[in-house]
Amino acid sequence: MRHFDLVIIGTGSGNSILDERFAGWDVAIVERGTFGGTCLNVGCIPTKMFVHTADVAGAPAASARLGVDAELHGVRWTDVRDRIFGRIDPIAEAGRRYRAEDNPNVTVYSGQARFVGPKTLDTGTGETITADRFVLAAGGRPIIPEIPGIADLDVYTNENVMRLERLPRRMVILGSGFVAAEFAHVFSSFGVDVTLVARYDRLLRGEDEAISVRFTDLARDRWDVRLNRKAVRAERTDGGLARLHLEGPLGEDVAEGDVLLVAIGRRPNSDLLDLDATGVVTHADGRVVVDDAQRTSVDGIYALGDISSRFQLKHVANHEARVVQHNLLHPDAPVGSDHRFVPHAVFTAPQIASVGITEQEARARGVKYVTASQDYAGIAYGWAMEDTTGFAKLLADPDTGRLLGAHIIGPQAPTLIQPLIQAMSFGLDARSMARGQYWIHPAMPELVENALLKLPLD
Ligand SMILES: Cc1cc2nc3c(=O)[nH]c(=O)nc-3n(C[C@H](O)[C@H](O)[C@H](O)COP(=O)(O)OP(=O)(O)OC[C@H]3O[C@@H](n4cnc5c(N)ncnc54)[C@H](O)[C@@H]3O)c2cc1C
Ligand SMILES: NC(=O)c1ccc[n+]([C@@H]2O[C@H](COP(=O)([O-])OP(=O)(O)OC[C@H]3O[C@@H](n4cnc5c(N)ncnc54)[C@H](O)[C@@H]3O)[C@@H](O)[C@H]2O)c1
Repeated sequence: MRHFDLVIIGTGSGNSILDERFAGWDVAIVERGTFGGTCLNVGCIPTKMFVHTADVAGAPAASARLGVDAELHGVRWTDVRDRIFGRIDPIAEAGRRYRAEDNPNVTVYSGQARFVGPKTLDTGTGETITADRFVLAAGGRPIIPEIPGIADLDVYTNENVMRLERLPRRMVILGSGFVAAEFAHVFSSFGVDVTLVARYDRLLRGEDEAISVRFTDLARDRWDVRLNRKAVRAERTDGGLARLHLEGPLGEDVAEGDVLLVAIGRRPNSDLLDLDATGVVTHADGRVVVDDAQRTSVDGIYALGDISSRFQLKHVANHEARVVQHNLLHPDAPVGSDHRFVPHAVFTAPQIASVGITEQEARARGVKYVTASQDYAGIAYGWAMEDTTGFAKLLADPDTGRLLGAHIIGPQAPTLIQPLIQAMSFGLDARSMARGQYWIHPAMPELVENALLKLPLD
């Protein structure tokens, strides 16, 4: 049995650990799918390439209110799709080739790994290996609901919906989180009629309530949004459509489309790894238990990213990979992950970005706070865009003036929020942030400046 210094399972953020400092280590990488993982192949990167294209496709419809009469003549789906994957697929393949052919100290196994004993791994290729250290970076996968009849349908997820042969006329999206909001924007901008099925009374319920309510209102103008619905049965109609039977407070109804996209969350891939065989402990939801240094319950076995994190975000997986990298190289001087101010953005329309606690969390936790909001409509650049729906909302500690949370819905929200993330990360108080620097006039960050100035702080 071949023995390695280090085995990395999964080539998303796990693949970024190896650099020249590991040149003297004998390393194995095991990957069951496409090199590069979720973000590169079926997540962040292609979705945002589609989102930008959707924003462009949606621009003519939005320009009339500015007095510009533009027209969308069509979206060439196969050209869009092939442009996007024509860029991504070679990156994934180059990444694989680099590790397999250009790194003499690295052995790549293309198989689904699982533990068969303490620090003993069946690579899924017919070869079983052992190692002193392991990194579990096997990510997660979409959850498919157990709805009677769903097995009779071609169910789409983020893993295949971006490679459709042609644009459907109608799409049903089950779910109301990040993936649902982003794909609803993409496909509806391309001319697809979207029906969105949500379990509760609001979309994006994890956001600050004011943002979630605003987004739900705007989504209802744009898509056929079915709130408070439970999907109880699925079937394929005689005409070949996917049909979901729904139940809600107002009775039963159905949602039909040429394509059913399921976007109800992701589960960690820990179950594929038979972790019991090596003694690694998981939480009830399947996430691998780690301490702040990303160490699992077994000495020498680390975990990072979606398989262990409560944040399923690429910037978090990358941060944790850097922590694991350091701790592999310096086990006697380990560092911890910093999860204090983890931001996220939803690249839908309008865009949404958030960091820190929401107002409902502040209330639930009994945190003392003051809050202020600023509409885009109240700043000069908002006038230029004729924006009537976007706003920034801040929460701050009345005693220290430090920001507790920031939530933005509107154009460029993921960019506008960055100085607020910086302020929170470095402990800058709201007053100093607002008054201690110039804000370019009349640029969009005036939204942030004005929201800061409105906070009722001494
Ligand atoms: C549609 C979508 C859009 C997203 N957009 C964003 C975004 O805009 N911004 C953001 O921050 N995050 C986004 N995310 C989340 C982000 O993609 C993930 O948080 C991130 O990719 C997790 O990285 P990871 O390294 O933990 O896992 P992954 O990148 O999933 O890598 C895990 C790898 O392990 C492999 N693997 C699994 N099991 C085994 C096994 N038993 N043996 C061998 N190999 C195995 C898998 O094939 C995979 O390649 C998005 C996710 C989705 C689904
Ligand atoms: N821009 C980004 O950073 C980005 C984009 C996409 C995905 N992601 C990451 O990927 C993760 C997964 O995304 P997601 O949208 O699949 O999950 P999610 O957790 O964001 O949302 C899942 C939604 O599905 C609903 N749901 C759960 N079970 C259901 C059921 N049986 N029937 C109907 N609805 C149900 C939930 O109420 C929730 O609204 C996200 O949490 C996020 O961390 C990030």
